[in-house]
Amino acid sequence: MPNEIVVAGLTGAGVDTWALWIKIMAVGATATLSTLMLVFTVALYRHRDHEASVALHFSVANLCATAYVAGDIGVRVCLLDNDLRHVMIPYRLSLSAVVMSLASLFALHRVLASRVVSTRRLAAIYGTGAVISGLFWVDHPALIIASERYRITNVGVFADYGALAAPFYVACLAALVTVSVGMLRQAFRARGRLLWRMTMFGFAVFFLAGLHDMFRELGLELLPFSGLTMGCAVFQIGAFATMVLHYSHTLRERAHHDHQLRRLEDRVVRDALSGLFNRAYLEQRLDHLPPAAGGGLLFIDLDHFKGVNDRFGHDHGDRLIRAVADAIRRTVREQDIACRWGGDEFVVYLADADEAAARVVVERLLRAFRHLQLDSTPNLDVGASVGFAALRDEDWRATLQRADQALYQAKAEGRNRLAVG
Ligand SMILES: Nc1nc2c(ncn2[C@@H]2O[C@H](COP(=O)(O)OP(=O)(O)OP(=O)(O)O)[C@@H](O)[C@H]2O)c(=O)[nH]1
Repeated sequence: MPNEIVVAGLTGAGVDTWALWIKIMAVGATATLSTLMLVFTVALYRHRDHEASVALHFSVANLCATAYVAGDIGVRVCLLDNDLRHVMIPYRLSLSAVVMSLASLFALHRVLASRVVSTRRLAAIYGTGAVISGLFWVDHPALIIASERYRITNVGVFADYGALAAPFYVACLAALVTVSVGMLRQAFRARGRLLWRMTMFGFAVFFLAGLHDMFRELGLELLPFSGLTMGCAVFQIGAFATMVLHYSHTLRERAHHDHQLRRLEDRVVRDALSGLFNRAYLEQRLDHLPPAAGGGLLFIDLDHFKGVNDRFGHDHGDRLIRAVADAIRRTVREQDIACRWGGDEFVVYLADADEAAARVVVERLLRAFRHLQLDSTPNLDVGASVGFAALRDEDWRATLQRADQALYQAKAEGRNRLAVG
């Protein structure tokens, strides 16, 4: 009677129901982790990260481990459901998943050992795994699983093995030993790196669990439960942590790299003393203005700046230039482009501004210059002469020339004022 066999086979239906629920929750969690790891892998590929292929084989190994646990659950559900006719389906799925997991670990080991592994070689590894997995599904006494027959003992379901079972298990053991020894060597070389330590921990637990379950299948029961499910869980947690650590490390490196790049770009387009854009940058922006662009150019020249240098020294003059630049930056809008043209001269491109708007801006600028503070000396009373010219249907250089002429007119009219060209 199948029913009696099942009840006799399971050590208390209640306890096993709990175990089943825990396994179902575990498979949910590991499936989520595996999916997240795949997302990480895709992100690494998109960033052309050199570790992307490592992450890919890791992810596949973890998906297979999840499939293994899911198959194990299927076997138990069949038993609890008394559906003994279908019990071999999840059983075979489990075994296939373990073999595919081994194949991906092998691929991972190869990739870690030499970085560049040919696609053909990787295909051969996964292909061999797929062929062996396929053999589980064929009923033949010469193959790994002899037939649809199985035994139920007090620890679980065991298929009847065919002639290929013994060499198959020896080959699996050899593959596991090769992978683990190779990985442990790599971990030793990468000493001190938390990443690989965690990976190794996951592998070691996975390996020991696999060994334990193999002995169990052969009738030598060391622990009264299957170790592989637990091994898979530990392996996946370790692998997930590895991926997160690896990815955060990659992101940190990238952020640092981007920061350096921005600083370099800044150096190219900015004036070192004032922090405003430099002349070359403004020229390049003006060269690329659309033909119908409005606005105009302000040419600003500080009044009697030579006297400041002469009386207080060059350093003081430099600080004054910086303070003036800050005032300009604070006064103009985001879409305007302010640059230090050279010496004590500044040019500002005022986007979409006519003469009236320019007058308002210049008024604000001259007021800000008057109230500049340096070394806690309030109201330095800095003056500047400004020329403005609106952009017309002409080369911007002609507009700048008009602004320059207006500036000289402002100087001639008594300084600290605006003149329009
Ligand atoms: N501190 C400092 N001074 C500079 C710098 N570049 C140019 N200068 C000085 O700025 C002064 C510019 O003076 P001018 O604009 O020709 O004359 P000014 O004294 O401002 O007189 P007006 O423009 O006629 O009102 C010169 O003395 C330059 O040596 C700089 O980077 N730092």
